[in-house]
Amino acid sequence: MDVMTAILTRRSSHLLSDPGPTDAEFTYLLGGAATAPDHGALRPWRWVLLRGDGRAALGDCLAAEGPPDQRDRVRRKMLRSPLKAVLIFVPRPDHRVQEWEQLAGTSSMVYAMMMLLHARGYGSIWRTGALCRSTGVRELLGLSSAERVLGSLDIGTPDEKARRSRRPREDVAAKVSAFDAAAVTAARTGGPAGP
Ligand SMILES: Cc1cc2nc3c(=O)[nH]c(=O)nc-3n(C[C@H](O)[C@H](O)[C@H](O)COP(=O)(O)O)c2cc1C
Repeated sequence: MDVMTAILTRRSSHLLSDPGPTDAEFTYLLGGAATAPDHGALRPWRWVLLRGDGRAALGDCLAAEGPPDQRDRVRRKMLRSPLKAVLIFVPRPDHRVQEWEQLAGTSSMVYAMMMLLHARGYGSIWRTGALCRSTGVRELLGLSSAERVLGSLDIGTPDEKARRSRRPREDVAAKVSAFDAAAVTAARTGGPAGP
């Protein structure tokens, strides 16, 4: 599959079942994803992999923090994929590379990971929501005060019947402009550019 085809056929998968990648396979793919652009090569992130009862413990934490009538629904949501990989941002606060750049590098790594999973036939979806705000989840996963949950990558085998169609290429021409130095200079000086 060429890179453009891989990019256009990757879709976030909402219905995911067994099998998912093993921990070793996840780590192998992460070795590739970690080569994504990363200013300062800080790798300011880590992953915690949850399966089975681990996902249920996550659900219990979130259910305890939400409205009582939503508890079962919240618990079920944590079980929607065989592997729930929680992404933790570990910024280096005093580094010359600013935090937003560290976050941008982390996002690049996640997208690379999603593409590598897709190339192996796995589906994934980046989910955020209450997981990112939960103090119970922070305690459960042992986050330090400087760390931040950026959500999870839910990973598994996509349901063939629910497979979403290839994304058409968007018309992004309006998002691109070519800088015209002569025109800008003329506009600023009130006359034609050049000698
Ligand atoms: C930072 C981030 C957070 C996201 N959080 C959620 C989420 O909480 N729930 C969800 O269903 N999808 C979430 N998504 C997935 C997007 O909804 C999805 O990528 C978008 O609908 C486009 O679909 P596609 O990935 O198939 O192109 C998130 C995506 C990103 C990049």
